[in-house]
Amino acid sequence: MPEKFPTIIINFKAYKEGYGHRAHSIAQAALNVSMESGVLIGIAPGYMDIHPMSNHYNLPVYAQHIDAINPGAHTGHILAGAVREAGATGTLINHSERRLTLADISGSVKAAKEANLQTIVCTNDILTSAAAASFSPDFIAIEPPELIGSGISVATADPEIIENSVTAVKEKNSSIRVLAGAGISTGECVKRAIELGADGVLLASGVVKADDPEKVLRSLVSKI
Ligand SMILES: O=C(CO)COP(=O)(O)O
Repeated sequence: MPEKFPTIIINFKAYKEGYGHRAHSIAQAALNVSMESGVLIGIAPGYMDIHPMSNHYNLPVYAQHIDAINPGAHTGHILAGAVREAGATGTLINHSERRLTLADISGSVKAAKEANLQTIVCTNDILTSAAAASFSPDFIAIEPPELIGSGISVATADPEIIENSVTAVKEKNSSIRVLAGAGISTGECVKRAIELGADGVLLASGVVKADDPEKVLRSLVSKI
């Protein structure tokens, strides 16, 4: 695939529709739509699916979290190098549903970079977006928590948070890509987010819980 960084990333979260056979059909749908549209689509499945997904589908695969640890005596932790070895391209860090301290965000970004993983630091407001830019991740994903899973699009309900996050981030480091997320489910939402300055979108329920994920994915890429 020509591009390195996806425009659309689907977070499978821990939805019952997001693992096993169903995860495979979402990944296949993402691959179909990505190939026909030329829009690079990434997926963030559960840990157990990172290896099979990266083996079977020519898509960038992201972990939903990693821990800020080095290899050694840690039990029940997620090691960046192991995630990379399993085939992941990158990782989310500090998702609203997996919040970290500032020190842990810093440590996780460092661990991910050392393991050659792309970094997507999630933020909940403009100030946090500006602060996260100091870590120079590949992406910052702005997602207002109150709109996550609501079905109400951030691009229409809170356009300022996208615009102002983009400004705050790019002022610090213009090479960081900004994703917008929360309630995104149509091509119109994606178009609006991009018009507001975002480089792409991060979404979950709109695709993962859809009766027909491929139809939703086709809509998402339709206005790019
Ligand atoms: O948290 C999100 C993606 O990481 C957004 O979730 P929804 O797309 O379900 O609102």
